[in-house]
Amino acid sequence: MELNPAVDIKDLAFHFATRSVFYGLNLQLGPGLTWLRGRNGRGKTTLLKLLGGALAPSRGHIRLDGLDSATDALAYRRLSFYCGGEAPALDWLTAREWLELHLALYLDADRAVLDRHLDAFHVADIGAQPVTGLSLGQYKKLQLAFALALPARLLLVDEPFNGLDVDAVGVLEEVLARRTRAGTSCTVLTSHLDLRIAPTVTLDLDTQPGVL
Ligand SMILES: Nc1ncnc2c1ncn2[C@@H]1O[C@H](COP(=O)(O)OP(=O)(O)OP(=O)(O)O)[C@@H](O)[C@H]1O
Repeated sequence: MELNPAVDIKDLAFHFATRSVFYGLNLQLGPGLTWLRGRNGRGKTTLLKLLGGALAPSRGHIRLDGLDSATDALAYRRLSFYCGGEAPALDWLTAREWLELHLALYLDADRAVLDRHLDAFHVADIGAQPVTGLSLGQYKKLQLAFALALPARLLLVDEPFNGLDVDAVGVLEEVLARRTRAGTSCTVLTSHLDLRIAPTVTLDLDTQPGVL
């Protein structure tokens, strides 16, 4: 039997060139849904990116199932996925090419589940459009459809409900609630609005020691 995913953050420091965000942060995250809260600029996105391996700690460690995000970077990143909703870096791709590129990088993504999510989000027909031509909500749906088709042990989703239409919010809530009930993966999401699905844990960066 697989171990439940556990994220262990030990003595984490992180500094941008002009701003220190964390110093001496210690946290453990278990399976289910963690709602990451905090005022603007507290470091929610930065923490998600650190947890996704997109940023490296200045000091300390982040471990997922015992794998270190810095020293076991490739293995760690195979188990985690950061879904940020930012404009895609690869702006010459069509939506279908964007998906194919990601499918080639994450070989264990479930194509049938991906197609189901694309249908449910009503974006199955946008494949020929350049990713730069997608609306904020369409790009977010594309990214979420892919992220939710991964067997990721740690899924990081930044403000997933921003920019989604009412139907899509319902679809996403249902999928997240199912993942939470299954309890086999760890989902961390940020949202400034109250959630309509019950989180397993609420983590407030405004009161968390180690957040500068
Ligand atoms: N590339 C960067 N260089 C310098 N400072 C940065 C950079 N990115 C973010 N910051 C700063 O780090 C701090 C944390 O930013 P972050 O985006 O993680 O906050 P947040 O809690 O997600 O905010 P919001 O709720 O507004 O999305 C902020 O003070 C921000 O200005």
